Amino acid sequence: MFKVLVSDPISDLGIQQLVDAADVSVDKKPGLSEDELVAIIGEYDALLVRSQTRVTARIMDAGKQLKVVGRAGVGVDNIDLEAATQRGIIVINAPDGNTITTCEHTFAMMMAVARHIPQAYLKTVGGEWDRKSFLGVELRNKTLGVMGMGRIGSEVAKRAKAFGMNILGYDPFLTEERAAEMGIKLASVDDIVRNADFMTVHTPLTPETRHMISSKQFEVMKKGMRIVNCARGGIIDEQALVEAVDQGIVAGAAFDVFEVEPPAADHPFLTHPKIIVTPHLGASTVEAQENVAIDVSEQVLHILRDEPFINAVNMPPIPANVRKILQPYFTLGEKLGNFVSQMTDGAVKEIVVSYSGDLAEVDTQPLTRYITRGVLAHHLGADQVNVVNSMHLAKERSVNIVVNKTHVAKDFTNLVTVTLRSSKEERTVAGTLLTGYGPRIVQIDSYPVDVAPEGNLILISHNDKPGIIGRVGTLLGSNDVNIAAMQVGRKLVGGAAIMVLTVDKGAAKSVIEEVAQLSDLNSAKEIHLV
Ligand SMILES: NC(=O)c1ccc[n+]([C@@H]2O[C@H](COP(=O)([O-])OP(=O)(O)OC[C@H]3O[C@@H](n4cnc5c(N)ncnc54)[C@H](O)[C@@H]3O)[C@@H](O)[C@H]2O)c1
Ligand SMILES: O=C(O)[C@H](O)COP(=O)(O)O
Repeated sequence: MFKVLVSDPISDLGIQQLVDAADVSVDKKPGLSEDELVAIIGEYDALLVRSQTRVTARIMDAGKQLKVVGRAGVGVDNIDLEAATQRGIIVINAPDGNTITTCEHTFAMMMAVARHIPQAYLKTVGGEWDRKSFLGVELRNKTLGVMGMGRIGSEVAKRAKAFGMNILGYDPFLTEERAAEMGIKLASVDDIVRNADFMTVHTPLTPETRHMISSKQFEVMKKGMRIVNCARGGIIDEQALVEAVDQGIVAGAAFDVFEVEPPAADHPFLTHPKIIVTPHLGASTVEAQENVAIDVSEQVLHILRDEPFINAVNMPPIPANVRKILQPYFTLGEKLGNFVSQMTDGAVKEIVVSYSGDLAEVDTQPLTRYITRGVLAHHLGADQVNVVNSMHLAKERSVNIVVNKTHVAKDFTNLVTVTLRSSKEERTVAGTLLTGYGPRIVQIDSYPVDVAPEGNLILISHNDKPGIIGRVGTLLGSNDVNIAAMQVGRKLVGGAAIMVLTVDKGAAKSVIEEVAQLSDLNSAKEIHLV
C-alpha cells in the first residue's frame, strides 16, 4: 500500500483518483511545520503540496521512502530541487492546469489598477461617494510589455489583443517568427521599460530574473507606467518600485505575489494608495485547483506504480514526438544496462551506449537515463537509483557515459548496444524490439543470440565441444533447476561460445559455481532481470 501525504489545501475532487485507488492511502494534514513534517514523512511514499509547504532537504532526508513530491501548480521554488535530485526523489508539477486562471487574474489586476477598483470600492463602502479621485485609463491603444512569453505570458498577449493593445514580448526563447505569428513585437527588457504603458511579468523567479526590474530600469522607464506581477515576488524589486511610484514614474502597481509571503504587517505595499494587492490568488479558482490536483494525482499514481510519467521538474522534459519513439525502449534499455552490469566484473568506469536506426534521429538522453539506471541499480540497489538521479549518481562516481549514434541500422530497424568498461574487462550486450516478440537481447559480446530479457538467466562461456550442453543440463537438473529456454551463440565451429539458459527459478550460488567447474567451461554467471 502506497502512502500519500497532502500537506497543503488541495482540491478534494482533484485527488479523488488517489483516494479511490486500491493500492493508495491518502492522509490530509495541511499546515504542518517543518519539524512536524520531518517527524511523520518517513512513512510516506509521496508528498503533495501547493506553494505553502517548504519541501526542504531535511524533510527529504527524513522521507526514507519518499519517491515523489507532487506540486499541484506551476512554481517549484518552495521545493529544494537539488536535494530531491541527489536523493532520487522525483518532483513533478502541474504546469498547464492553472494557466488560464492566472492569465485571467492578471487581467483582473490590470483592469483594477487601470480603474482604481479596490480604492474606489473601499471609499464607496465607507460611505463616501467620490467620483473625482478615480479617473482611470483605457487599455485600448496602449502598449503592453510582457516579460516571459511562456504559457501564461502567451495567453495574456492573446487576450490583450482583444482589448486593442499593442504587445511587446520579451523571452529568451521567443523568436521573430513566433512573435510575428502571435501578432506581437519581439522586444528587449529595455524596449519594454522605455515604451510600454503597462507591463506584466510572467517569468519564473531565478537568479537571472530576481530584480530584473529595479532602480536602473525605473530610471529610464516611460512615465506613468502601470505594472502587474502575478508571477513571483522578487522579479520586481519591491523597494525600488515603491520609490518609483512615489516619484511619479509608476502610476500604479498590482501585485499578487511578494518577496516574502505572507508580507510583514508593515510592508509598504499594504498601505500604499497606488499599489493594490491580492494574497497569491493567481491560481485560486475552482477550475484551476481541480485541474492541477487531477494532473498531479495522475502522475503521482504513475510514479508510485513505476509506470511512465510526465512533467518531472528535476529531469528534462521529453517532447511528445520523442516520447513516442523512445518510450517502448525504456524497459529494454534498463534491462540491457542491468544485464551487462551483472555480467561484468570489476568497478564500472565507462558506459558506452550506441543507438542505430530511427532511434539515432531523436534526442536519446531519456533512454540513456534508463540504461544508466539499469547499470547502477545492480551496484547501488534498485531503490536507490531512478531516472531522475541516475546521471547524477554516475557523475558522482566518475562513471563516464559515452553515446554514439549511427543512422544506418544493419540487421534491425533499431538497435541499442550497451558496452560496459570496468577496471577488469569490457562487455557488451545489444537489444531491440522485434515485432510480434517484444524486447529481445540479440547480441552478447560479439555473439548473436535471441533471448527474452526477463526472469532468471544463466550466462555461460564455454568452448564449443560435443556433450557440453548435456553436462550443463544434467548438473542443473540434478539440482532441481529446470531449463525453460536455451540459446547458444558461437562464431566458429569448435571455437569460443556462449550459452544463455532461461531457468524457472534461481539456482543456488553453489550450483552456479559447480557449473563453472565443468570441463570446457570458462565461466558461469547467474543474471536476474525483473
Ligand atoms: N500567482 C499565481 O498564483 C501563479 C499561478 C501560476 C503561475 N505562476 C507563476 O507564473 C510564472 C509563469 O508561469 P508559466 O506557467 O507561464 O511558466 P512558463 O515556464 O510557461 O513560462 C515562463 C517563461 O519565462 C521565460 N523566461 C525565463 N527567464 C526569463 C528571463 N530572464 N527573461 C524573460 N523571460 C524569461 C521562459 O523562457 C518561459 O517562456 C511562474 O513564475 C509561475 O510560478 C503564478
Ligand atoms: O506556481 C503556481 O502554480 C502558483 O503560484 C499557485 O500557487 P498556489 O498553488 O499556492 O496557489
